[in-house]
Amino acid sequence: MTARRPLIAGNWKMNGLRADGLDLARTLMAWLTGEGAAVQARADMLVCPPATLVAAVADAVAGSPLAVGGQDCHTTESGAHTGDVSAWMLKDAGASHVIVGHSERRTDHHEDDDLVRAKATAALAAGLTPIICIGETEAERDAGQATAVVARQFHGSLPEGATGTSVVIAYEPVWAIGTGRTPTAQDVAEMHQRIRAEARERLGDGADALLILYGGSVKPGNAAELMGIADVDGALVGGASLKAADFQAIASACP
Ligand SMILES: O=C[C@H](O)COP(=O)(O)O
Repeated sequence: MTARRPLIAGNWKMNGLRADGLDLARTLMAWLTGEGAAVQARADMLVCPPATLVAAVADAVAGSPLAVGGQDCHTTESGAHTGDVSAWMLKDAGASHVIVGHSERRTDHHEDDDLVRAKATAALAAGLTPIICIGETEAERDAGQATAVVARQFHGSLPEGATGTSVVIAYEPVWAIGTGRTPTAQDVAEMHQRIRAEARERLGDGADALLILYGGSVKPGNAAELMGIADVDGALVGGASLKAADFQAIASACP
């Protein structure tokens, strides 16, 4: 059984002007190298600012344990794609990770598994770790389709040639994002166990090393329970990652 080092990732979404973003990143960096050193010894922390701040935040925290990621990337390296950002550009800006397939992208920009897989493939080619988001809607859960949907998204979004250490999966039930609602601990445990079983079909024993994050209304008050569930290897945090104290408390809850 491979030991997995948890990852606590903050997705700032479309939030943060330069001064606030830099202040938040510097506060987290100082905490990780000071009061939070014991947390840093057992878990990794990552922030994913909006594209406008990736380079500035990466420069500000360079050399520290705080990692920086993007929130999306294009499928190609460069070209006539107005408004898009390539994985290579994120890498050049100092990112180590990129979120792909977040449900807000799947909904707002009609991204499907094929496109998400192409984005994850581009991320790997650029030397980034893609954090591939999957998760069912409330209607799909109510219809008893949650595990089938998540399994289909997992296989459809996972790039060829992925290994257990080259990608990260984030299970985010859509209905739990930004709502204050979370699945029961048993539901989370069953879904993460199922994802790892699906991963074993594709990655063999490499599935033991795969990080499977939980995302959706993770807060300081529920982090210890969620992070304590078997096969939960960290969190993808939205709203609570915008407050340093809350994000630090969530990271501190890592076993
Ligand atoms: O990427 C993060 C997720 O969408 C969770 O967001 P949330 O913590 O605000 O529910």
